[in-house]
Amino acid sequence: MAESRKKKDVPERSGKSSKTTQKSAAKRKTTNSSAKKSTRQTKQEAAAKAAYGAKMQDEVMVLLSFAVALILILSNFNLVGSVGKGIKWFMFGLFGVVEYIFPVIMAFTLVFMISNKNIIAVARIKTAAVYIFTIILSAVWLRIVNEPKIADAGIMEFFTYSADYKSGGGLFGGILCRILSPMGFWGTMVVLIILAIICIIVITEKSFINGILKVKKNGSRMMMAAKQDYDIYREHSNERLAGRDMYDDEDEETQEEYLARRRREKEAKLQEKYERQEERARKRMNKKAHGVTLDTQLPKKEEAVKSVDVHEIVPDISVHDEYSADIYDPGDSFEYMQENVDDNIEEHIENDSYIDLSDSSGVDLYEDSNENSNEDLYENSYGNPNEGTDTNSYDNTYESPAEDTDISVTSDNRTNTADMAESDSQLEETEEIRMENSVDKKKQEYVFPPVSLLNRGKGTDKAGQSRENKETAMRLQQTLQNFGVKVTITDISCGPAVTRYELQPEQGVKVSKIVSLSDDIKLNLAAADIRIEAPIPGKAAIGIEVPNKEAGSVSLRELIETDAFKNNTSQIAFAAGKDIAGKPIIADIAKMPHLLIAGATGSGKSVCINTIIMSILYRANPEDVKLIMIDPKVVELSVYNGIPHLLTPVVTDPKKASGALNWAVDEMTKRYKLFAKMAVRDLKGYNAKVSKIQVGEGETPPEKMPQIVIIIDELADLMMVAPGEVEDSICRLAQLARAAGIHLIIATQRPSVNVITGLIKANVPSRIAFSVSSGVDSRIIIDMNGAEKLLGKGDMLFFPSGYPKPVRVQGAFVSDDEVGKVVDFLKEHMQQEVTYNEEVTNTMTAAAGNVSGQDNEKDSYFADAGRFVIEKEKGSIGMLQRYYKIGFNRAGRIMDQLADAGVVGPELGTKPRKILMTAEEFEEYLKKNNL
Ligand SMILES: Nc1ncnc2c1ncn2[C@@H]1O[C@H](COP(=O)(O)OP(=O)(O)OP(=O)(O)O)[C@@H](O)[C@H]1O
Repeated sequence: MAESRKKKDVPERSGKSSKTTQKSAAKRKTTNSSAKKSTRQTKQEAAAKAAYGAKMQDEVMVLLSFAVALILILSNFNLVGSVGKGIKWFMFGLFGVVEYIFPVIMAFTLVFMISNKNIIAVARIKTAAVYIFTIILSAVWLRIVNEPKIADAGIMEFFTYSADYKSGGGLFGGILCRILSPMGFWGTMVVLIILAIICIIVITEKSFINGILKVKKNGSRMMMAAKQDYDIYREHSNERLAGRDMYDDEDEETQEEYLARRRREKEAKLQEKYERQEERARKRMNKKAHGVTLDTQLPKKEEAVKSVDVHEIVPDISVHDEYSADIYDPGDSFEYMQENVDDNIEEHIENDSYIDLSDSSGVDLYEDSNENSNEDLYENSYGNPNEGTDTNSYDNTYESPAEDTDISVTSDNRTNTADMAESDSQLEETEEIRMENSVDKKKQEYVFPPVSLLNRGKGTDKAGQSRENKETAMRLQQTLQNFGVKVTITDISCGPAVTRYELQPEQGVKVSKIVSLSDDIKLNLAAADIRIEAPIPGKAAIGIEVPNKEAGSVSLRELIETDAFKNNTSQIAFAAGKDIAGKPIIADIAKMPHLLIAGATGSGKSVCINTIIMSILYRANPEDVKLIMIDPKVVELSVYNGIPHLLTPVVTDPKKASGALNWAVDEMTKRYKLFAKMAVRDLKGYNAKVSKIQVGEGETPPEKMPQIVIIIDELADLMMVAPGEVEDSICRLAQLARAAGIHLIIATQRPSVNVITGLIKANVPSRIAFSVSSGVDSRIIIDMNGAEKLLGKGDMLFFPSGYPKPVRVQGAFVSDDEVGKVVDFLKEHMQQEVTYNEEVTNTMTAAAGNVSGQDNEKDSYFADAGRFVIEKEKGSIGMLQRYYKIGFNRAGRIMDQLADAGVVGPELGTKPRKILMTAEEFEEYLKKNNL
């Protein structure tokens, strides 16, 4: 029993004891943690106390060092009584003449050491270097004056001499000179100077040799480096004063490493800054080169308004204008080939002459000249004359070959499936037709129109304009000053219709403040409208564009006569106009590769299209460039009927127009197939290959393919007639036609979203915005405000793809008269009647029939679509849309026609229609109906 009680007791006791143990453990834990807490607190308090103590100590030390330095300085001037005299005697004895500056040095080093306590090791070394430098100075002085005589004097004599006569180099200088005395005067001097340089290097931590090189390269860099060192130390002292110990977190980093790291960081930042500046400078293409002066700083603030020294830009058209030539791709070597001009074009333009038909056999003359010029061109740009005998100076860098292959072969499977369904025989047929054409058609010699057919621009009164500009600049500055915004006019660029004043606001002025003052500026300048570019891209300035009192215009002739136009190697480059600085802007459609022109009525769209067409007529042979003109307005482009560049007469019927676009899509597909067959990637490659093909006698080589430019003057009209199809065709062309050498130029008056749809916008990257009525319209065209501020009459925002911001350009002007004269000239000089491409005409007629007579006639896809739905056993409109890349309306119509023919059943809601015919029955139906 006793045993069992004992046993019971044991667990009870053990239970109790375990509880007690837990409690005590808990207690101990609490005590421990509270003890820890209190220790932490005590530590923190102690640290705070130590920090406070150190701070106080530092302050006392600073004050003391100043006091000592002050006493030393005053002693030098005998202002501290007998004690001062004693100090002066002693200090001169030690340092000689350097004692005059020694107190300052001493005060400086003491403060320096105190404020750099965290890097005391470095600070000590630097301080020592400063003192050694001081002693070297005394030695140099002693060596120069040699008083007392270094070779004879005893060591203490240096001390007493300097102390008594307040001259010489003192004890330290004397010792140094005595050590070096065996080396003579020059030897001693060299050693002393080298030692001094070493001290400077240690103090500044700058390499002497690199320093010299850098100074040579950029004098300001040394200044920056010194500033940088100063910044580092200042940061250190600031951090220390703020009570932060930077080494807390960087235990492993030594002081030297820390310094080195900070220096590296600073240097990297500096480097970045320089690179940015260089890049900016490069981007601006250095306006100074074209006559801009920046020397317009105002001498005195008060007189600033009265004496603005402004300079007007005088465009120097004799200088080759890299800027405009290079507007899309600054690195493009093609653009810089000034010497490699297409001889043909240059000759015609420069001499106002054209090929003398009387002494040429036409074909030969043309071929020779073309070949030569282009061979040169390629030889110079690629170093391989054999590779480029293509008459199309097509830019070969803007499109990646790999991309193009992808586009044609892989990215559009549907197209290819559909297209590849056409047999190879069809392809051969096409080729045969091409060859036949080439045999039938005798090559016509194209006679370039002379520039004398165009009018010269009216000259502007430059002196009057410059005076006016200066007055406006003063008024502008005064206006801004009245609103408390101080600016400096740094530049004035006088364009044909607009003048841009470049302002540099004072530090602390917000750009938005100037922008918000636009109405006040307008009021004070009595300007119709102003546009503020804030900031000007790549410049530390704000541009205020004010319309000129007399709006000047830019004639097409003056642009055609510029080097920039003549030297451009593209056949489809056009003279867009002049920018705000008066520089000609020459753009290449091939690079765009499609262009959208939009603006309100009367803003200058038609004139712009005319300048594009005229530029092409002045540059390109009809064999190299073909045009399709679509003009639903009827009156704008009809004048061009009869020129040899046209593939088909100017299309005025919107229904036919959609057919013309369909033809272009087919042509594009055919071209891609031919490219694939010839294993080339684009039109340029194809033409190059074709020109190299060697054929036997009697055989005719395949013809080169021309670039095709499709011009639509009023997209809105087309979109009204067949929105789906037109949009489909435009998008297909815009997506894929670049490599095939087909380019679109689309103009529209109504930039509403149902005309310029998102799809069209996405696929036509280059834009020209003429004046529009609202910011909303401007945003539809160029995705930003700005076009609503334009003045009309050819004032445009030119925004080609690849350009970061639109450029304000005054468009070139060509009158209907001039156009008429050029067209008449071309017609007169044609050797035979113009032959239009029948294929285009047929497709257009068919399309017109489809749209108008859709109730009676079957769609051109009817037979294919019937076979396709039977094969797929599914009658779905969506499937037809996708497969043939056609709009919903057209696919719906085809499905209705199939239903009428009994191929498919009636609609079943969202489900596909049932197929009611077999393939054989359908073929029979087609035969019966002659389809
Ligand atoms: N670059 C220019 N320089 C000078 N004047 C111009 C320029 N462009 C257009 N104009 C003037 O503006 C007028 C209207 O131009 P244009 O016919 O091209 O406008 P539009 O935008 O095509 O108008 P719409 O859409 O109504 O046809 C021209 O008759 C001409 O006087």
